[in-house]
Amino acid sequence: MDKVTFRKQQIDRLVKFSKDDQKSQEEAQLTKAFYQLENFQNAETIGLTISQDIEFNTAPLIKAVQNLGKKVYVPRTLSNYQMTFLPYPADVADLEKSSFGIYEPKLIASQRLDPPDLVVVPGIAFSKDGHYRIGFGAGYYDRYLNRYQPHTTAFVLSPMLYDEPQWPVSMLDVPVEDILTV
Ligand SMILES: Nc1nc2c(c(=O)[nH]1)N(C=O)[C@@H](CNc1ccc(C(=O)N[C@@H](CCC(=O)O)C(=O)O)cc1)CN2
Ligand SMILES: Nc1ncnc2c1ncn2[C@@H]1O[C@H](COP(=O)(O)OP(=O)(O)OP(=O)(O)O)[C@@H](O)[C@H]1O
Repeated sequence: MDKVTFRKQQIDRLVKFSKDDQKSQEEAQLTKAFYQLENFQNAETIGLTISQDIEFNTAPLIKAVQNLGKKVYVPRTLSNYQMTFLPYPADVADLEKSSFGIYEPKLIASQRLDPPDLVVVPGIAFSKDGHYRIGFGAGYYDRYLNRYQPHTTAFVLSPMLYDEPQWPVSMLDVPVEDILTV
């Protein structure tokens, strides 16, 4: 199946799952597994996303990771499909909504950190074989991971997991180091 068709089908699946009680159960379970990762325990700075409804809900995790004494960084998109990480602000009023509808921190050059020690990579589907991912389709993470090569992990909810990629994989796709699955 081509990427565009697969992406549409997968987003429909995630919209349905976002209304299922099972979603928050899976999130709690994957969060526990995340804390066990060596790459998490060794990381002082962690790159997380500010999630949308159909994604793994990162809101509780952002607070929990901060309470463990680690610094949370979130992405801000730049021109030419580039991306940078900035500290998650103390006051959510300091976040701005991007044209794609995702909240982003303000760009303060002196606060950029590329890359954080561990980057949690978002996505809408992942493969068990090869740890491939497909996202919303702009290639921000593929470009970032090719350039900076941080440790990576992903929270893979049950409707996101496939044994093998059901979409075409390209040479530019960067596999995720550890995938967390239920
Ligand atoms: N919560 C969250 N934050 C994230 C991501 C994510 O997947 N989840 N990203 C993960 O990358 C980055 C933002 N991703 C984006 C992906 C697509 C488009 C976008 O404008 N898409 C166009 C078509 C793409 C194109 O221009 O070719 C569209 O859908 O109209 C914008 C941002 C950074 N922040
Ligand atoms: N490292 C790269 N350098 C240049 N172009 C790239 C790179 N990685 C991806 N691209 C291009 O970006 C576009 C979108 O990539 P892709 O379909 O892999 O996005 P995605 O992984 O689904 O989305 P995202 O990474 O934003 O979540 C493609 O045209 C792809 O060729």
